Amino acid sequence: MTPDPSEPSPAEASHCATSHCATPRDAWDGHARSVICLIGPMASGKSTLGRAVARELGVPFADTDALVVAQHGPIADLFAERGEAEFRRLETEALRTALAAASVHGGVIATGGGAVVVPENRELLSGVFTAYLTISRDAVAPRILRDRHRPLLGPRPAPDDEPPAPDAGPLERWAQILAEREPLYREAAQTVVDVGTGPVATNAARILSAYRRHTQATEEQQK
Ligand SMILES: Nc1ncnc2c1ncn2[C@@H]1O[C@H](COP(=O)(O)OP(=O)(O)OP(=O)(O)O)[C@@H](O)[C@H]1O
Ligand SMILES: O=C(O)C1=C[C@@H](O)[C@@H](O)[C@H](O)C1
Ligand SMILES: [Mg+2]
Repeated sequence: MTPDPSEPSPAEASHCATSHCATPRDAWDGHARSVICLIGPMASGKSTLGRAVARELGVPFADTDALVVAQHGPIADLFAERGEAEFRRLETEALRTALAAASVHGGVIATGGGAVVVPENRELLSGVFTAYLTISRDAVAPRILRDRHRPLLGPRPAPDDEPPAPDAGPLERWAQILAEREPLYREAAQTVVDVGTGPVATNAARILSAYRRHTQATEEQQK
């Protein structure tokens, strides 16, 4: 049967479904763009590995935390002065911007550790290949302990009417937050990649293999 030129081809339709094309027909030039989003707990390596994967694929890299910082200043200041809810709003804006750019040029996007707590972000992520990066508490410990800029891992102020609780410490808080978010990470991801051991290049290669397996499986389904 001759394909109807007014309809997107299977490859085009798939590209547009997975890349958030604002104007699918105009943006399509016959080449599928690689779009990969990385989610996972704080310090799992989303930013570091995202940059390495983007370099390997030859596509742009975007980091939603960095986008927010570039436009609005340090994350710790945003949390302290404008509150977490406002940070989440800015994070969603950054994710939308990054996805829109990636739908045209391809791209790898590192999200912030808490992106999955916002339903709108999960909806956005559902349109692209999303990898959940996992890491054990032992493996993440040195990273968390040497780098103290993450506001959610700082001491929690006790509510006014409660006596101060013993400080759980940043690593315990990291583990508690991960336990709360784990189902959301799993729900939002097409694949889970353990990045707790090995150098950056090895973990970047693991993410790329998972992406290529997924792409191949999708293409097989469309045949
Ligand atoms: N494979 C690796 N081996 C050793 N160190 C790593 C590896 N991947 C990342 N790191 C280091 O771990 C730290 C945290 O990594 P990174 O900032 O990429 O995490 P993240 O998931 O983006 O964190 P956040 O959620 O806070 O943005 C950095 O100091 C980075 O250099
Ligand atoms: O896990 C989180 O909620 C966060 C992770 C970081 O990437 C930043 O987005 C911010 O510190 C919040
Ligand atoms: Mg990061």
